[in-house]
Amino acid sequence: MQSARVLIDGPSELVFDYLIPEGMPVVTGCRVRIPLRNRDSTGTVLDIGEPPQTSFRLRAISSLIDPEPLITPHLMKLGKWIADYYVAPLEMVMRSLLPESVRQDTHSEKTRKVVAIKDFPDDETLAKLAKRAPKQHIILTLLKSSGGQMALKDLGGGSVSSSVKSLVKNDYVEMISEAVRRDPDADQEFLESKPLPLNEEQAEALKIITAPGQTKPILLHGVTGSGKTEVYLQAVQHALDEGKTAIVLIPEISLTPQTVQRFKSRFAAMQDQVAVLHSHLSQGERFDEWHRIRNGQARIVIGARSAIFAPLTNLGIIIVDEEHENTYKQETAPRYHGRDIAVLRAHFEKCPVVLGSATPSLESFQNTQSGKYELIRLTARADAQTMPIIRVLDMRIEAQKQKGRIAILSDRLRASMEKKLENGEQIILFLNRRGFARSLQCPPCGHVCECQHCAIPLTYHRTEERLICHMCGYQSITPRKCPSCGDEAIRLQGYGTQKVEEVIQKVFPQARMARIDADTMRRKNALRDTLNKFKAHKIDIIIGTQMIAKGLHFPNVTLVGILNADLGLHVPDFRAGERTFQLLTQVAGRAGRGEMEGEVIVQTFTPHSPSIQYARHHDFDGYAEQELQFRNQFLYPPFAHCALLGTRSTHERRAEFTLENLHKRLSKDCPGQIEIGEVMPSPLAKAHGQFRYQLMLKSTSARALHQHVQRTLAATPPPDDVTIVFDMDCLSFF
Ligand SMILES: Nc1ncnc2c1ncn2[C@@H]1O[C@H](COP(=O)(O)OP(=O)(O)OP(=O)(O)O)[C@@H](O)[C@H]1O
Ligand SMILES: [Zn+2]
Ligand SMILES: [Zn+2]
Repeated sequence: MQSARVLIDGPSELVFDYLIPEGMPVVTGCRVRIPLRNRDSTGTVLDIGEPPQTSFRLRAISSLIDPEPLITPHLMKLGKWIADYYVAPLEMVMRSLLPESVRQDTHSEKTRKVVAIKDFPDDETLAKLAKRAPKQHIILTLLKSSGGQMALKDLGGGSVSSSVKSLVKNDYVEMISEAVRRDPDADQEFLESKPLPLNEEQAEALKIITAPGQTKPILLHGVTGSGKTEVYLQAVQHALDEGKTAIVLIPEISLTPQTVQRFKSRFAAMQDQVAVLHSHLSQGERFDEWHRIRNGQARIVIGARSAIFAPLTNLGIIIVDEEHENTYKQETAPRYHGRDIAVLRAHFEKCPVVLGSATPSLESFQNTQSGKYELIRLTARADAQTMPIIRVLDMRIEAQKQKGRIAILSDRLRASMEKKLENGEQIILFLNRRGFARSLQCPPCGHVCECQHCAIPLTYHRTEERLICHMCGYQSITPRKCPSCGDEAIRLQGYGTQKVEEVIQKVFPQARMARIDADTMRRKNALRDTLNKFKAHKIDIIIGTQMIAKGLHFPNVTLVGILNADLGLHVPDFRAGERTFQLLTQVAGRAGRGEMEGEVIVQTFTPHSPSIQYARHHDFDGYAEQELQFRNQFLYPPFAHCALLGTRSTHERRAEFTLENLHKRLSKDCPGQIEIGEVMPSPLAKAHGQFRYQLMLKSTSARALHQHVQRTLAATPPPDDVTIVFDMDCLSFF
């Protein structure tokens, strides 16, 4: 007899062995009911093998919950890998693999009542019915003319129920329960779109992607508007033609009705085979979509990050659109990166994976340089439009002109806005505000206080009145004068979107404007409603954070202003330059998508920083080359792995002590490749009533890093009132 290792549902992470009753088809990934102490419980089978040698008698699995395993063997393997790599409890990973609505027994198929002809009466009886019970007669005729059955609801629901009952009693008809799909897009119609004839570059890309035996990951670097999506569509079609299945990952924010529609329209003829997974599905819809995938009805899955766990079998291709997007990284445990998991899953399933972007992440780009990935390029816009002009404005000069006041609008931007408004064109203004970290910059000369060891801006800590480096812990006093030019105007950066709105309102009192940021967009659908108004040109100017940078297509927008590029540039994050380059390039790709030429104005105190200059010249390669050099020199990703270890507690001292204790233990017997930073308060020192401390870890070996942390954490359980956070390959530093 064999036994199964079962991970019990629930927060306590229990794993027990159970005997598998003779004849019960239990395999890895099955959901089972098991006895646990004196009650019944449920769990997931992790492994199957010989019963372990123990002194006590194993109990047996009571029954199978689902007839076949809900988690495919490949997904099971993926789950175990994630638990190891991201140092996350397996139970937690299982929750990501199997959505709540699918795991819980309580959800089930939605059904409807259907009336079907059973024994149709002869003409004589029919004639009698017509006189005696005309309603029954009508129902029978209706049923006959519509192929023998109709939904009770369509026959009139409650108003006909007594007539239907009589018909059932006489065996003329029967009542059937039929499963109906809760289709999130049921109210939409999709007109089939035909594949476009590909241009030369697109055709070459498709050829490489669909080459027989292509299992090397592919980075598709295509400038904005180069027709990447058309390549995806045809690559998916190719997989389907081979009888296989496909996953398309799209960042949650870009997963708009328009993008989904593009896919649904192309595959309109087989619409039932497209499943869409995103966070706005109801539990019931998610349950249905998931089961349609699992039982093979749906062969194309489009979704955000977690759709990478879609239980498809026979995968033919995985596509990750906008692969550089940070939102692919999950912000709560297990903190996996959807793109990296996509590459791994493709490897397990031996299928091609395409990572597409106009601004590839340096991680993916470096993989093409080292030969791990294939690089394909689309260098021109498919719609033959020109790239918009990017103008860079030196705000040091503005600051002098405006004598110490914070310069929000340069003369150039103001003049340009005036002209666009006169022409009835639309404007987007960005205030790229990230996080809470504040750096020190001198307005007259643009100088930013940086850590000499890490080359990232130092962060101002108000409580200590000090500047601290968030990578290594280096500290310095806050200077009164600019270390570079001696001016006393050096100060903390910062003004918010609200301030900008006030200023713009004063300058352009007639313009209709809306502000888009976390504060104004709390209400459900607020973002969608505002964007719709903008589309209908009921708004002239949108002022927003990077929330609006992605996936926008507004033909009437001819001017995009980046108010203070430095806000995104001088944050204590070695990826700040990369993000600024991405933002500028993506934003530039949004302007001038219609008939009119677009203009982008970038205001900055450091006009010569490489990310701004290379973006201005639409030069990704130049940018990547110098940025990779910097990363290599300071041993940052992609040349090493970074991880953040943090503690959170309502007691500040406990959070600090716990992390200091961990620091001590991590430093003991530490493998040589690992560098351990100092314990420090997080830039976001307190959130949700909890104090936060953190330290950074860096290593050239991912395995050495996560194993060392795993061992140390296992040997050092935290006090009850302290929570540990571990973020492997972290993208955010607080
Ligand atoms: N081969 C083609 N012939 C004609 N038009 C094309 C072709 N391929 C794509 N297009 C059109 O070019 C436009 C841009 O294409 P698409 O949106 O696929 O580009 P993209 O690279 O995905 O853009 P982005 O990076 O902005 O998301 C679309 O209107 C699309 O219909
Ligand atoms: Zn440092
Ligand atoms: Zn200065």
